[in-house]
Amino acid sequence: MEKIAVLGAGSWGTALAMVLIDNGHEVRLWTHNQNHAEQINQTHSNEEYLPGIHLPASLTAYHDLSKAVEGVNAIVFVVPTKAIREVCQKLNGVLQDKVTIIHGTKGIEPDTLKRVSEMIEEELRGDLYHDVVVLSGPSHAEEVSQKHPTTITASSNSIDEAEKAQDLFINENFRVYTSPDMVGVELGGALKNIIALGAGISDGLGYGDNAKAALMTRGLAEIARLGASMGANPLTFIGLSGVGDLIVTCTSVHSRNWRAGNLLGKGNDLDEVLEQMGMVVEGVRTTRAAYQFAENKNIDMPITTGLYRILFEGAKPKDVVDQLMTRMRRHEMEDLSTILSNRYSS
Ligand SMILES: NC(=O)C1=CN([C@@H]2O[C@H](COP(=O)(O)OP(=O)(O)OC[C@H]3O[C@@H](n4cnc5c(N)ncnc54)[C@H](OP(=O)(O)O)[C@@H]3O)[C@@H](O)[C@H]2O)C=CC1
Ligand SMILES: O=C(CO)COP(=O)(O)O
Repeated sequence: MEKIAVLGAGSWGTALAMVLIDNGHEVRLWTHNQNHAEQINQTHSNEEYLPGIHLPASLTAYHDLSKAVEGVNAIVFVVPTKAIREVCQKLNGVLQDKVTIIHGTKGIEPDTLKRVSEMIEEELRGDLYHDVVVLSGPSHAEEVSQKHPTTITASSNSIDEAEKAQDLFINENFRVYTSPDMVGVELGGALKNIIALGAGISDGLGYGDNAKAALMTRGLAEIARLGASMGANPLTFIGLSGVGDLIVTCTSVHSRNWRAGNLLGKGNDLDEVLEQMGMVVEGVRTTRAAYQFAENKNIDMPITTGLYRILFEGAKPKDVVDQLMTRMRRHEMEDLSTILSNRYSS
């Protein structure tokens, strides 16, 4: 049995904490909101973020970060991307011993264009942790908390750390694979949220399955193009953390990104949508980051650019779809064959 602190008591943090409890670990679930910690401990539920799910009595929520991390062997970050740096800074003041660091957060930081593991490495004191591990794949909290079969990938620059995370989480309902391609696994999880916003918009506009399949497939081409330019192995994008997560996020009503896109497609503006959602919609900030990266590096990202124009420049979703459909004609596999030949000829 290991002692583990899960930082972030939203839907994903709570579901991951439940998996760890099922595996016999002692788990402390930390939230920055004192009332929320009290509510979880009193009711053994997290009605705000995971309604209708009964939490194990042994799952204890903490508001005091120093108590939550005292004596732990591992820390799992599951706060939104925008909170990663702040939580690392708080940890620097309270963490005593070296721990395994795992994160389940899916995003890229605008302006710096950093992945979550890079943000952690920049902020957390180097003597406090081993190589960071990312856990990413098709895994809605709502289904994981009901023990529905789920598969996911643990990736790290250190295979030992990835396997440590695999050991902590794997069970008969939650199958964990490992991958050495940390860049690809993190980018797949972050960038699919952009495409899921687009899929929601398409459904909200009343378009059908053809349009959604097109968005997912051409979206995957964009993800692979951007990912390869950031150093990912393009083959990672046909794995669980790539196409797997793209499918689950673009086709499920559980997805916060799909739901936010759906409201946008129905004519709501971004502020109204985010207000209504009440949960983190990572794709919004990641669209800004990916758009900035594509602009800087001159990478062709038509879907991401269209999303950026809808989210931040007030473009009408229907006009953006029309523009995407009337772009200059081209060869379908143009970029994929270039990516692969660049990779394997060098
Ligand atoms: N939900 C899912 O199924 C999955 C989510 N993810 C990823 O996990 C991450 C978290 O998502 P999810 O759990 O859905 O998000 P939620 O919106 O459900 O919860 C976010 C949690 O983070 C807390 N939080 C917000 N800001 C801060 C802060 N500055 N310091 C500390 N805590 C903070 C919130 O607290 P409060 O509201 O009290 O401020 C809340 O408890 C995201 O990156 C998401 O992409 C990955 C896989 C699956
Ligand atoms: O990443 C997820 C499932 O794998 C959850 O996606 P959403 O944040 O869109 O709900």
